[in-house]
Amino acid sequence: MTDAIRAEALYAYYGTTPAVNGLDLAVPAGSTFGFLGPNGAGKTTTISMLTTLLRPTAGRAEVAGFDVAERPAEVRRRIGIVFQESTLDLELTAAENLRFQADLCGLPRQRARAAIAAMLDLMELSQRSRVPVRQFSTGLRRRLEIARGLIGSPRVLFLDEPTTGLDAQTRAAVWDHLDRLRREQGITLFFTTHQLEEAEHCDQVAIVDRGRVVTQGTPAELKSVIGSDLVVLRTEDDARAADALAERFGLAAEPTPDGLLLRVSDGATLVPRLCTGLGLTVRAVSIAPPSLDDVFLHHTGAAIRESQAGGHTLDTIGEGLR
Ligand SMILES: Nc1ncnc2c1ncn2[C@@H]1O[C@H](COP(=O)(O)OP(=O)(O)OP(=O)(O)O)[C@@H](O)[C@H]1O
Repeated sequence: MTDAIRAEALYAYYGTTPAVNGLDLAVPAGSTFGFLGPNGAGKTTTISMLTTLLRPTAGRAEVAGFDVAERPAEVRRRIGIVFQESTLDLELTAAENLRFQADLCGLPRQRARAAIAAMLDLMELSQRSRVPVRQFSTGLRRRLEIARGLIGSPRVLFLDEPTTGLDAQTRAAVWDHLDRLRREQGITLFFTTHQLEEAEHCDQVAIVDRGRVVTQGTPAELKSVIGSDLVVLRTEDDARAADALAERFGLAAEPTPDGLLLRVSDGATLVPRLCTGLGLTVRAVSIAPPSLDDVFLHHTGAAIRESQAGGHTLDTIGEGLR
């Protein structure tokens, strides 16, 4: 499979500070790719370079087969961008917003008309094409933003936190549309997110920290590297149970409000042994495979939930492309 995006030893400095610090990346064509990282990790700066809004200080990157620094116009012709903040004109109708974008992309009138109709249809907005965007709900606006990012028939769509600020139901609807888009058009979706549930649905995930990719793989691969199940055990006496676990099983237990937390390689095998060999009544037990949150914590030392607010966005860097 060819790569839609490749970056090798990519650097970006703001003054003397590296925001992107030797980043390597390979994004398979046609995949849904999640780019995760704590605040300030360099996600937006990386996307800015990949979308030709910012020139790399060093290293190289290719998008849709073209070098971002040497052939920026070719790259721009093949990408779409959905910014984090809404950039729609609220006074215009849905169709007018798309027509404005089609003009920016330089589409001839007839092709523009066909592209607008197709995108409104794909995002299920055809019925609302003549409605001013001011009357749209947040979820509808997001769908229109995505439709607009698609007007130039991009091969790669960049989405900077596409579902931030949406409720769970709307978020699911936006993802339904994105999945459909990927299925029907074979487009590569590259998005940043703080929502680990969304990253779970990705074909591949890269975790970036301090300007470098610290790990990349399918969600299952990343979790298998952590290699542990989380077992939570509630007994008649958790303090005594913790001692027994250390003495009899050589396991270090961490007290939590829910019981004793154990990280073990194979919870399903261990739990029956614990129930018979602990010498204490087990009141409750649960086994959970590692989550992407655990993976994130393992690689960055921070829980993703701690790193949600603030930060630069593509919007602040991306004035030039609108
Ligand atoms: N325009 C700028 N001028 C100076 N420093 C910047 C600028 N944009 C980003 N930085 C710095 O570069 C580093 C990487 O920032 P970037 O916005 O790329 O991270 P991020 O991973 O997108 O973070 P967030 O999740 O908060 O959006 C941070 O230390 C940030 O403060």
